[in-house]
Amino acid sequence: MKVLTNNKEEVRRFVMELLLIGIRSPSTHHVCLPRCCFRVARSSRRNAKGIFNRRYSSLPGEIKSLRTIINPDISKIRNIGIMAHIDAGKTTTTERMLYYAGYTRALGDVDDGDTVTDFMAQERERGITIQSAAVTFDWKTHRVNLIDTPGHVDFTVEVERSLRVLDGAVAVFDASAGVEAQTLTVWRQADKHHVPRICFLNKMDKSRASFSYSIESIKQKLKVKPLLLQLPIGTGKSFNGIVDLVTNEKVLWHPKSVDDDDGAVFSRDPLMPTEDHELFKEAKDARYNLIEQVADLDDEFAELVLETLSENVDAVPADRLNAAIRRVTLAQTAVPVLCGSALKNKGVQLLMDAITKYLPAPNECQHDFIHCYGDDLCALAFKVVHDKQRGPLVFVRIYSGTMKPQSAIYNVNKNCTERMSRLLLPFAEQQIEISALQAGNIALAVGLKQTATGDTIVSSKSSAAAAACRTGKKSGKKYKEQEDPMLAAVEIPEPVFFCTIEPPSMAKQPDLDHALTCLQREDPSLKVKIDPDSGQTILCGMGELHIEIIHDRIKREYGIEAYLGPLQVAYRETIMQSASSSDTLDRTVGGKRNLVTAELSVHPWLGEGTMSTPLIEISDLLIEQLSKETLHAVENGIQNSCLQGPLLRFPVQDVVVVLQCLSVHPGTSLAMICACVSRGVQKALKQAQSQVLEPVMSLEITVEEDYLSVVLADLAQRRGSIREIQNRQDSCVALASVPLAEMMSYSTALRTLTSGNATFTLELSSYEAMTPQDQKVLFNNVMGDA
Ligand SMILES: Nc1nc2c(ncn2[C@@H]2O[C@H](COP(=O)(O)OP(=O)(O)OP(=O)(O)O)[C@@H](O)[C@H]2O)c(=O)[nH]1
Repeated sequence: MKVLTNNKEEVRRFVMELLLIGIRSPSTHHVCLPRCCFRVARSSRRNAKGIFNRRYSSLPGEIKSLRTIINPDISKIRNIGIMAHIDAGKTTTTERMLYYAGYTRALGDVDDGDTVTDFMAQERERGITIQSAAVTFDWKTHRVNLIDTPGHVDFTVEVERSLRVLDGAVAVFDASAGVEAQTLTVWRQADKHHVPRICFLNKMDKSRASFSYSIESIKQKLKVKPLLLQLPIGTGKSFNGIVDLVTNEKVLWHPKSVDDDDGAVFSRDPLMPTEDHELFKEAKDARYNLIEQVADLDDEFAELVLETLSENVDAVPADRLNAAIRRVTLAQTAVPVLCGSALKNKGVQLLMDAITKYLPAPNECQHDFIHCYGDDLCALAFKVVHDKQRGPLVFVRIYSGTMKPQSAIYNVNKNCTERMSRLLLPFAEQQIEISALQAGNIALAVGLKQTATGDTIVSSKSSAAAAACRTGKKSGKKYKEQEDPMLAAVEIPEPVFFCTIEPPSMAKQPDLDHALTCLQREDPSLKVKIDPDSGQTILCGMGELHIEIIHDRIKREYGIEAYLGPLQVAYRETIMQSASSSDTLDRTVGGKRNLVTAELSVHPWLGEGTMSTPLIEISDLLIEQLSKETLHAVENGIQNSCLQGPLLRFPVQDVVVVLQCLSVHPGTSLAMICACVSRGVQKALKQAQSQVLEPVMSLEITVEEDYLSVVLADLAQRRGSIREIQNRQDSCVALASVPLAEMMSYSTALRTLTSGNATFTLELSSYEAMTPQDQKVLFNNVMGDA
C-alpha cells in the first residue's frame, strides 16, 4: 500500500474508504434469546445497549490503523493467542489491549455485548467466544497479531487450529479459581504445539481472588515452574496496583475521576523501604527468589549473578533479568506469571509489555518444512469464514515469502491452483486491504474457493515440487518416497453427538446442502453424513452447544428453518474375540463375469490407544500379487464395512482385519472386489462377539458446599462415578466420570438443583464398554425408535 499524501484529511478519507471495503454488514436478523448453555447468569446481564455502537479509532478522526498496514520487521512481530477456561476474561483482556493500543475509543464489555472480537451475533447475545477472532495492533514498536480463542469445550478445535499458527500464548486465569478444567485442556494443546506461554492471573479485584492459591494451582496442576514477575498491591476491591519485581517498582493506577477509570493513567515509582515496609520486604524476598529461579534455569544469567553480582543480588539490572526471563520462556523451562484485573482496567499494559518482551518473534520459532521453501511463499490456511458478499475468506499464517493479491497460489493439499483476488489485514469483523504481506504475518485471503482449514498454500506447483526435492534430500529419501511439503494440519476429534437435519421443504434441500458445505469448510469439527438406509442428512458435532449454534447459524446466515431430530449419542462398537470368514461374489454384469473370493479374519486391537479406523494386515506375498488398484478397493471395502457395526450400526473401532487370500477372476470390476471384501468383513464381525462402547465424559462441577450432597446424589442416578472432591476457596469441585447419554440438558438440571450456584465443564474422556443390562436398555430404545 502506498500513501502518497501528507494531507491529514486525505489520509482520513483514504482510511475510511479502506475500512468501508472491509466492513462486514452486521446481521440484521432478530432472534429471541437462545437457550442458555452452561452458564446461567451471563445472558441475563446483557443490557439493552446497541451492539453495533462501538467507536473504532480507525474510523475518521484517527489514523492509528494506518500503522498496521506497514510490514514490520519480522523480529517485531508477535503472533499470540489468548487462551483459558470459559469466562476467565480473555475477551475482556483483548478489549483492554485494543483500547490501550489506541484502536478503540471506548472500552467494550462482554456483558454489554459490544466487544470487538466477539462479533458474531450468537457471541454477543450469549457473552461467549465461539470463533477465534484475529486482531492486529501495534504496541510500542511491535506488531501484535492476537487471536482470542473460545474457552468452551465444544469449541476446542478453534483453539487447536489457532495454536497451530501461533508463536506464543497468554493463558488467562480467574484468580479466584486458579487452574480450571478447560485451562488444563488448552495447556496440553499448547504443550503439543510447543508454544511458549505467559500466565495472567485476572480478576484480582474479586473478593475471593487469591494470588498464592492460583500460583499453587499452576504448580500442582500444570506441573510448570511459575516465575513470579509481579506481586499484587491490595486485595479484592482494594486491589489497585502491582509491584514489578523485575524493575523493583511500584505501579499504581489512578482513576481520572469516579466515572472515568479507564486505567490509562498509572504511576511507576521505585519501591522504597520507608513507604511500606511490609511490602518492601515481601518484594525483596520475591525478587531474590525470582533471580535465584532464573539463574537455576539459565546458565548465562547464572554466570552474571555468580561472577559479578553475587555480593549484591539487588543490583541485577532489569534488562539482564528480562533477557534471561525471555530465554527461559522461549526454552519453556518456566512460565512468567503476571496479575491484574482486565475488567477494572489494571495490569493489562504490563501484560502487553510482557508479550513483546518475552514471547518469541516468528523467526525465533522452528516450523516444519519452512527451510525447504527458502524465500518462496509458504502459508497455512487455518480458518475459513463465509462472507455473503465476498465468499470464503481464508485466514492464513505466512511462514515464508510474500503474499500478494491478484496472484495465483498453489494449494498443496488439494493439488490445485487458485487465484487470490484481495489480501486483507484482519481487525475482528473489519479488515484493511493491503498490497503485500511478508513472512511472520497473519492475513485474510479473498477469492480462494477450494482452500479449506489446514491446507498448505505455496506460490506454484513447481515451488512445491522443488521443496519436496529439498525435503527428500534432507531426509535422504528417494524422489518417489518424498514427503509432501505440507505443514501439519489440525487434529480433529471425533464428534460425540449427532442428529438428523431436514430442510423445511424438499425444494430447500440444495440450499441446506450448500449451507452445510460452507459451515463444514469453516468448522472441521462439524461432520455431515448421509444415512445409507434412510437417506437422511446427519449432523455430527462436539456437543449440545455446538449443534445448537450450527442450527442457529443455518437459520440466521442462510435463512433456512431447518428441523433437527432428537440429539443422539455417538456410540461405537467393537469386537471381543477373533473370527474368520470367506465370501464369494459371482455376478455377470453387461455380459462380463465378475468373480471374486475373499478369505479374511477380524481380531480385537490389543495395542495402546484407540483405533477409530480398522488396522489392515496383508502379507507381503499377497501385496506383490495384487495391483495397486485392487489393494485400494480392498482397503475401501474394509473401511466401509466398519462404518456400521453388526449390533446397532454404530462405527466399529479397535479392529484388526487380516486379508488371508483374495482370488479375482480377470475382468472383475474394482467395485465388486470392494463389495465382496466388505461383505466378508461384516460376516466376520457378526461372529466376533460385538460389544457397544459408550462415550464417558470427564465432568468437573464447581458448586457451593451447601449443594454438594444433592449434586452427588443426582450424579449417582446418572451412572456417574466420583473420582475426587477438592476444596477451592469457598466452594467445592467434584471430579466425576459420567456416560454422555446421562448428561443431556444437564445445565438445566444442575441449575434447578443448585438454584444456579454451580457451573460445570464436560470433556470426552474415553469410550467404554457398556454393561449387558445398559446395552440391553439401549438396544430396546434404539429398536423402539426404529
Ligand atoms: N470481576 C472481574 N470480572 C471480570 C474480569 N475480566 C472479565 N470479567 C468478567 O468475566 C466474564 C467473562 O469475561 P470474558 O472476557 O467474556 O471471558 P472469556 O474468557 O473471553 O469467555 P469465553 O470466551 O466465553 O470463554 C464477564 O462477565 C466479564 O465482565 C475481571 O478482571 N474482574
